Parts: sequence; C-alpha cells; structure tokens
Amino acid sequence: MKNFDAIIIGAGQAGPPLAGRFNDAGKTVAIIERKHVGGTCVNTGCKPTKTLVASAYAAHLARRSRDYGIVLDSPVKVDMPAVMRRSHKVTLDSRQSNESWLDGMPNCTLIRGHARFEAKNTVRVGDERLTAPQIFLNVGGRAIIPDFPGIHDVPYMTNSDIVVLDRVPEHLVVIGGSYIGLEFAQMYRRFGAQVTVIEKGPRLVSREDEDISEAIRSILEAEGITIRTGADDIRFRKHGDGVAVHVSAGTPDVIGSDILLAVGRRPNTDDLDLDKAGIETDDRGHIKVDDYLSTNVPGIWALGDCNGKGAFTHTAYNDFEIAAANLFDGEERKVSDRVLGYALYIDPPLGRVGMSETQARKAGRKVLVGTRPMERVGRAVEKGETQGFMKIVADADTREILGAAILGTGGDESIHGVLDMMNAGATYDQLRWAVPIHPTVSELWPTVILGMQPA
Ligand SMILES: Cc1cc2nc3c(=O)[nH]c(=O)nc-3n(C[C@H](O)[C@H](O)[C@H](O)COP(=O)(O)OP(=O)(O)OC[C@H]3O[C@@H](n4cnc5c(N)ncnc54)[C@H](O)[C@@H]3O)c2cc1C
Ligand SMILES: NC(=O)c1ccc[n+]([C@@H]2O[C@H](COP(=O)([O-])OP(=O)(O)OC[C@H]3O[C@@H](n4cnc5c(N)ncnc54)[C@H](O)[C@@H]3O)[C@@H](O)[C@H]2O)c1
Repeated sequence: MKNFDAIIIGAGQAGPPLAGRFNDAGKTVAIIERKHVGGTCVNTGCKPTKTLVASAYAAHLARRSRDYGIVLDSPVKVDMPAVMRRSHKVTLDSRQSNESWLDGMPNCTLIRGHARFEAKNTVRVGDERLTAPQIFLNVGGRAIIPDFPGIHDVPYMTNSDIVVLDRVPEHLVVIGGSYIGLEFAQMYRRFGAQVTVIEKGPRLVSREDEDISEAIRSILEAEGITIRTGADDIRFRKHGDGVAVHVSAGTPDVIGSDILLAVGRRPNTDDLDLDKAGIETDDRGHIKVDDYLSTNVPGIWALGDCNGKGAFTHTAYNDFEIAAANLFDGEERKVSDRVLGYALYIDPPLGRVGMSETQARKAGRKVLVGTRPMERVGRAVEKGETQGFMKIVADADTREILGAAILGTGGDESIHGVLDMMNAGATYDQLRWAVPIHPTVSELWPTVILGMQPA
C-alpha cells in the first residue's frame, strides 16, 4: 500500500492544477490517468474542435474572397490530412506540456491506469493499492450511445473518432442538434461534405431562446446543411451507399456515408466502484456534491463534468479554483457564486451568459429585453459578417443584468463585457455608461440597453 496526502483520479481540467497546489504546499499527491493527460478538452473536445473550426473558417473565407475584392485563381481545396496534422499538433503540444508540468512536480506521482475504489480512503490501480485522507474525483464524461435500433449493425463515430478522421465524408449524418453536433456539422460542411443534422426535439439547441435557435438554423441552412427536427423514430440499417437513417414515420430516410452521434454525454462514474466508498450519485450518474464540491463522504470531493454542476472546461477549472481556495487559502468559495457563461463555436459564434429570456420569465422576473441585428453593428458590417443578433435581458425592478447572448462575429469574446459586469454585480446602468471602444461589437451594448422594452 502506498500512502499519499492526496489522490486525484483523472487528469482532466481540474486534476492537474490541483496536483500543482498540493505539490507547491509540500504535500505528496498521486494523480491517476487511464488515457491521455488533459482529458476530453485537450484530446477529443475543445482543443481539436476549435482548431478544426479555424481551418473550416479559413476555407469558408477563401470561398467568400470575392466579397472582399480578393481574387483566388483556383477553386478552394481542403487537404484534410494537413488539416488533421495541424489539429493533432495543437492537441499533442498541449498534452505534452501538461505531462511535463506534472512530471516536473517533485511531490507528484503520475500513475497510468484505471482507478477504482476499494474502500473510503483506498484506491486500486492494476496491482497497486494507494491510500490518502483526501481524494478528488475528476473523471469527466464520455459520449452517450443510445440504444437506437440497428445502431450496432452500422459503423458510427463519436467526438473521439471524428477528431482524428483524416478524410472528408461524402455525406455526414449528425445525430443531435446541439453544441457538439452543430460545431461538427458546420465544420464538415465547410470541408466539403454534404451534411444532415437529425434532432429529436422540435428545434436546434433547445436550451437557448427560440429566436436564437431559429437564427442558428437559418445560418446553417444557408450554408447548405439539411436539418431534420422532430425526429421521433431514429433507426439505422446498412445501405449500398453507407447507412440509411430512418427519421420519422412518413418521411424519407437519410442515406449517409458516415454517422456522428452527438446526443449528450454521461459521467465516467459507472466503473469507479463508488459504492465501495459509499459515494452517492444522482439518477444520471453524476456524483452528488454540495456547494463546496464535497461528496456525501467526508474527505472526498468531485470536480468537473462528473459532478453535473457544469459541462465546460472553464467550469471544471473553476471547480479546481474553488476547492483549492477553500483548502489552501482559507477562503469560502462556492459553486453557487459562479455566473455561468459559455460559447457555441459555430461561425458566427454564440456567446452566452446568465439566464435566457425564457429562463428569466420562468423565474418570475419582470423582464426587459433589448436586441439588435448584427446588420446594424458597424464592426460586423466592416468585417462582412453580419449574420445573427445581440440580445440582453434585465430585471425591470432591480435593474440587474440577468443574461445576454451574442450570435455574431466575435460573440465568444464580446460576451465577456457583460459577463464581467454581471460577475461584479453591476446594474445595466453601469454597462450603459461604460465607454466601449469603437469600432467593436461591444460598443453597441449601451445602445441595446437604451432600447430595452418590457417582454
Ligand atoms: C467535442 C467537444 C467539444 C467541446 N468543446 C468545448 C468548448 O469549446 N469549451 C468548453 O468549455 N467545453 C467544451 N467541451 C466540454 C469540455 O471538454 C469538458 O467540459 C471538460 O473537458 C471537462 O473536464 P473534466 O476535467 O471534468 O473532465 P475530462 O476532461 O473528461 O477529464 C477526465 C479524465 O479522467 C480520466 N478518467 C476517467 N475515469 C478514470 C478512472 N477510473 N481512472 C483514471 N482516470 C480516469 C479520463 O481518461 C480523462 O482524462 C467540449 C466537449 C466535447 C466532447
Ligand atoms: N462550445 C462548447 O462549450 C461546447 C462544445 C461542445 C460540447 N460542449 C459540452 O458538451 C456537452 C454535450 O454536448 P452535446 O451536444 O453532445 O449534448 P447536449 O446534451 O447539449 O445535446 C444533445 C442533443 O441531442 C439531442 N438528442 C438527445 N437524444 C437524442 C436522440 N435519441 N435522437 C436525436 N437527438 C437526440 C438533444 O435533444 C440535444 O439537442 C454540452 O452540454 C456542453 O457542455 C461544449
């Protein structure tokens, strides 16, 4: 049995920086990783996808070059092996820098293998048994493979497979019209594939307001992506040209060359033997934690996607910050203090923070809403990227900013102006009186606020 001051299971977004804090405090820490250091984000999630999105954007802009008065003499070609090499390099550089960071920590031991609990303070990895008074779970999640009829008779991909695909599918059929599905759908359309998105709900990205879903649908359809919503009977069978996907009774099947499943993620908590430590999970398998990320078992915490409190790299990292601040810095940080923002990296991107208009209404707020089409944002006009709109939601009584969305050029960055204001507890008056830089997308927030109406 090996003794440590702390054991961390999973080297995703929260585990490695936490190992760093234990190391710096002179405490021994074991971090156990069964696959690649860096987890989903670095290896099969954010890093490869955003690198591929950048290549797809380059192809798209090259095709639009005449809009800018630039003439390219030959048709745009996509060298997919080169696109993938670029993406692998970004991933590998990041993975290796994380690994060498951990290797360079004198008090930290990186153990390769799958960890399982044997008891409350004891973990087994292969033949090795480890014990520590403090254990942190950062095990992340993986793609859900629903029990669609016929799914196991046909080849299919998840995000982990498609990020290493070095060819352009003839016809990519994406099952699931949300964050993962839409990023890959648009990217592969721009690489030259025919693309169909099949979504069981009545609209795309159903967590967002209806006006945002509709605008996203129009943007994607304008690029030639076929969208089939309300898919209530998805079934698969082999076909001479690949795979036939049945969508709903009375509608034509979609015949695709390649299938991507993007219908949500599940936590990696089913193979940890959590019961041997007495750790409770909810009905979706997420580890139950309190506002300080403690599980029901004292001395065991759960951070990142596996606790169901967030599903993003920045929420996983913030979980590390909360745990570290409370353990090492004498602070009392809580998850409920977090103002949640995120982005959907289609082009133009959707930057989001706080409540949607629908959520604000459901919460019983007296809602004010301001919107502006990107066609009336100077910066967007200058860049020749005028799709989408910006939107802010505020409380008419308290003057709080409740949430905002920018579906538009630079939306992933410019949403931070609102996010930071909300984080500082500012009212919309303070955002209205800020003096933003011209020409930017952000400079329109004061105007949008001035135009807010009861909704
Ligand atoms: C395609 C895609 C695109 C995404 N894009 C974005 C984005 O743009 N922005 C964003 O914020 N988020 C994005 N996400 C989500 C983001 O990747 C995750 O929220 C984030 O990686 C979660 O981090 P984590 O530390 O909780 O878990 P993970 O990064 O999943 O890390 C968990 C680690 O634990 C290891 N592990 C699991 N079980 C065990 C065990 N029993 N023993 C040992 N090791 C174990 C795993 O191998 C893994 O390395 C994306 C996700 C996907 C799939
Ligand atoms: N840009 C980002 O930050 C980013 C990008 C990708 C993923 N992520 C994270 O990964 C998580 C998972 O993303 P996701 O898009 O896989 O999941 P999701 O849960 O966001 O969406 C799944 C989609 O699939 C649909 N669906 C579910 N079951 C279906 C079925 N049987 N048939 C057809 N459609 C079905 C749902 O209605 C939904 O639209 C997200 O919650 C997000 O936090 C983030």
